[in-house]
Amino acid sequence: MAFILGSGSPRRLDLLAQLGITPDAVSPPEINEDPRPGELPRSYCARISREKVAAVQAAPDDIVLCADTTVALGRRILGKPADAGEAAEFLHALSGRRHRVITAVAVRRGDRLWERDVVSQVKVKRLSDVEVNSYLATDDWKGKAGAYAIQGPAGAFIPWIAGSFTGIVGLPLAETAALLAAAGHPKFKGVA
Ligand SMILES: Cc1cn([C@H]2C[C@H](O)[C@@H](COP(=O)(O)OP(=O)(O)OP(=O)(O)O)O2)c(=O)[nH]c1=O
Repeated sequence: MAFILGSGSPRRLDLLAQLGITPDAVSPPEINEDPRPGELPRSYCARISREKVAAVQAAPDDIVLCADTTVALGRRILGKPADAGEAAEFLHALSGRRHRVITAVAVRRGDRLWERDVVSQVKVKRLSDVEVNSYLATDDWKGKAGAYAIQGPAGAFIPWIAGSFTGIVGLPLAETAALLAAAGHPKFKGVA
């Protein structure tokens, strides 16, 4: 049995390390992450994590873990911003409002699949143009769904959350541990 992390996200590697798990291999899948017309954020997020885990090459006994983090403003999906202009648009849209951050986790072993999604709520304070511009200058928004990362300088913009902090960062640890135990990861022997 090898444990394969199907993710190029350094956050997910760090969060797994918090559980005391180091993957035997890291193998980020290449899939099309475009939402389908009219697709709602939660079903989109679950579909993408499932497609990611299906796209990773593995032996029948290997355990593969993938996840997807989606920022949802109402029915709108805010993906990773293409450039600073789009990041500014996202941050202004999030300013002074609550939104949801969904992280779906999928674990596969052979043709068996275990999945969970975790929905958290995040409140962003009202942001001035100066705050948005100084955050954009940090480049911390790059590669982050919704154009921010709560674990970075944007933490200063977030007075309140409800849900899973690790889920917002990219991998909800309680649910991930439960999925890995169900799939028979040796770290959780005797737990499931
Ligand atoms: C909202 C939020 C997102 N993010 C990150 C987590 C994810 O890495 C990223 C969302 O993109 P994802 O598509 O979930 O993941 P990824 O492309 O980084 O990695 P891979 O598909 O290979 O697993 O945004 C934070 O780090 N902090 C936050 O507060």
